[in-house]
Amino acid sequence: MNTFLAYAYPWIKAFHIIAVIAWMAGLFYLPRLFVYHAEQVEPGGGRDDLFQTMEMKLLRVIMNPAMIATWLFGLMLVGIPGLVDWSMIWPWTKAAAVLGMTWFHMWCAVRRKDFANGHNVRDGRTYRMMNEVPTLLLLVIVISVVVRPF
Ligand code: HEM
Repeated sequence: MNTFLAYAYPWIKAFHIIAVIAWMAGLFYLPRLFVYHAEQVEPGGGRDDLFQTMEMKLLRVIMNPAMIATWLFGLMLVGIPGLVDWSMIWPWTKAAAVLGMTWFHMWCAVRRKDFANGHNVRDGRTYRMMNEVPTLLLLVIVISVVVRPF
């Protein structure tokens, strides 16, 4: 099994990165939709329905499958012998930031449900600020895994 993973390494890494790009696109866009949904849309009207549909489709069709694929291909990479040196610090900073990214995904999923139930209580400013979270985590992850400064 491990030999197969090592042979398939470039393919697994390619699909890992493709899945990461799709996941990140959603993680950047969904909170932007929340900003405009919170600031520009009255609950119950036609625009509310439109935003709810866009948010639901983005989460279910793009973000959930992309997150699962990122985890699957990432864990396959972890299974390749000798690839990750756990005595270094970078795998741990990456792992912590990836857990943070997964938490942010779940936070967005719960906020989407708030909008769907007409119970959103957060304003546009909150969503604007939360929109910076994936950017900060992305910096930590990519520098950890590519530069490996520690
Ligand atoms: C979800 C859990 C994840 C796991 C278990 C995981 C694990 C890994 C592993 C083991 C590698 C291989 C490193 C190597 O080739 O030596 C890798 C590569 C990479 N990962 Fe992840 N990863 C995950 C999520 C992410 C996320 C969320 C991002 C970006 C936001 C990301 C970005 C990258 C990049 C850019 C590479 C290629 C680095 C390179 O070889 O130059 N990963 N990942």
